[in-house]
Amino acid sequence: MTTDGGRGADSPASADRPLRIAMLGCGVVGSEVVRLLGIHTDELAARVGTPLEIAGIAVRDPGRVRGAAVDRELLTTDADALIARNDVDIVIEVVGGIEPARTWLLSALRSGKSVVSANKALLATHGSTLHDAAAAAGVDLYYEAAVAGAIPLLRPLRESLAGDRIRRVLGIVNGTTNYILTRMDETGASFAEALAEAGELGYAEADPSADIDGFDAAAKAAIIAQLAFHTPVTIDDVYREGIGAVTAADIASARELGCTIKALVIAERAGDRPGISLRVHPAMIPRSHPLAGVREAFNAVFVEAEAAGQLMFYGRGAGGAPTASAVLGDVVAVARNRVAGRQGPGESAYAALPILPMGPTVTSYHLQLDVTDKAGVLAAVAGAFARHDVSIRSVRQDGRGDDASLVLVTHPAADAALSATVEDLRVLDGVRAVSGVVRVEGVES
Ligand SMILES: NC(=O)c1ccc[n+]([C@@H]2O[C@H](COP(=O)([O-])OP(=O)(O)OC[C@H]3O[C@@H](n4cnc5c(N)ncnc54)[C@H](O)[C@@H]3O)[C@@H](O)[C@H]2O)c1
Ligand SMILES: N[C@@H](CCO)C(=O)O
Ligand code: NA
Repeated sequence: MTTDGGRGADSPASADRPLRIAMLGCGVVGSEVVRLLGIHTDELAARVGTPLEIAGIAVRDPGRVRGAAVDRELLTTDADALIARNDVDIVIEVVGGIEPARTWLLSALRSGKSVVSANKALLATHGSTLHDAAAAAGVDLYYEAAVAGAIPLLRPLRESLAGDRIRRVLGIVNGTTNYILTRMDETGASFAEALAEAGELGYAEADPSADIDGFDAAAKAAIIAQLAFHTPVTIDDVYREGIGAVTAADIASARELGCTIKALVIAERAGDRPGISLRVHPAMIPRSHPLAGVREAFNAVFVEAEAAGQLMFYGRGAGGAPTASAVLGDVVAVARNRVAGRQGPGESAYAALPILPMGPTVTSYHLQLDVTDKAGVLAAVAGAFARHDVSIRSVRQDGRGDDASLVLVTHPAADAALSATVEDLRVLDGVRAVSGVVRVEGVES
């Protein structure tokens, strides 16, 4: 095999020398990648057909204490020089963020290296540019670890389901927010306590607002939708709400209704016209729903395809070792491709379906009203719903002296009609406060 840095998949590697890996970043995920590469060296060599060796690891601070598996001799602060080395075949990126990761990966791909990344923010923002660079150089760009951690999801979407037509993807794809909601529900932990625990366990992003405010889930939704619907999608196409507004009272109200609150991603074809809707937001789901039992940093994704029917993918969505498993699966795949002189499937975006706005998307709402307990208030509240053609599924009233609390759940309606109803209720005479506005999913209409 040549060590020419410009070699792509049309110049097959032979199995007569090791494939050499440059790793960028060595934090929670990177240090586990190094550990597992060390433990499984012989087996991985047998699976690929040639040994895998680490050529170098680019880090920001070489003095930082890392796991015993990380050979300090391999550390460098010069990522550009490491990527440019002629004896590097594969670049693993576990740094995160847009820059300098984007520039590094473009230069790796352009110089004929195959790339494995765990970086959903980057793939959901510049995925097409990176795919174009990979296609032009005849090399692979794989990123299974970027979505739902250890769970094989992207390869099934990209390969196993390539002969089917996917209608809907629904799931939990952020471990940190699922951990927080689980702890708030099960142990009564505060939001701040649960977030601190998720950080200590290595689940949270470097800036946890990426998790809390839904950016991480929106990036994953974009990557899923691009693969599921063969359509170019970026993070900006995804309607996004985080879990920052979910209160202990909302969780208690959900429990009284036999529900729990989960942060969901929903990507689906529009029922009546070409187009897809993409959203991430907290939602109440019945405790009997299979997603309700997905606890802590586990993720689960339902895929509904025309011929296959419903499929469920479940497993650890975050954490060093689970994520490293997905990274190494991709490393083996791209290494096998290099040995065989071939290239895996690239981007498929031929369908170019329009992305639909949130307004016409059909959802249901749960909401709680503090009202004055006097004649006519309930009728006025019902009138606000009727004005927007929103039908009420259930209402529960509890008296509180001169006041009453109404807990309402609507039937499905256009999201714009539901939010306009809430705005009307906020200024309605006799309504003191509107709270607990949470969408409801997974209930038969
Ligand atoms: N932790 C998880 O559970 C998990 C799961 C799936 C995907 N990911 C993704 O994996 C990537 C890494 O996550 P992590 O949890 O290991 O993060 P981390 O913060 O633990 O590690 C990131 C590493 O990159 C290094 N780094 C940052 N900027 C650098 C620079 N300019 N030059 C050299 N090194 C630099 C940091 O020093 C650190 O060692 C992110 O894209 C993240 O979204 C993480
Ligand atoms: N911060 C992410 C890591 C896994 O992508 C999460 O909590 O899901
Ligand atoms: Na995955």
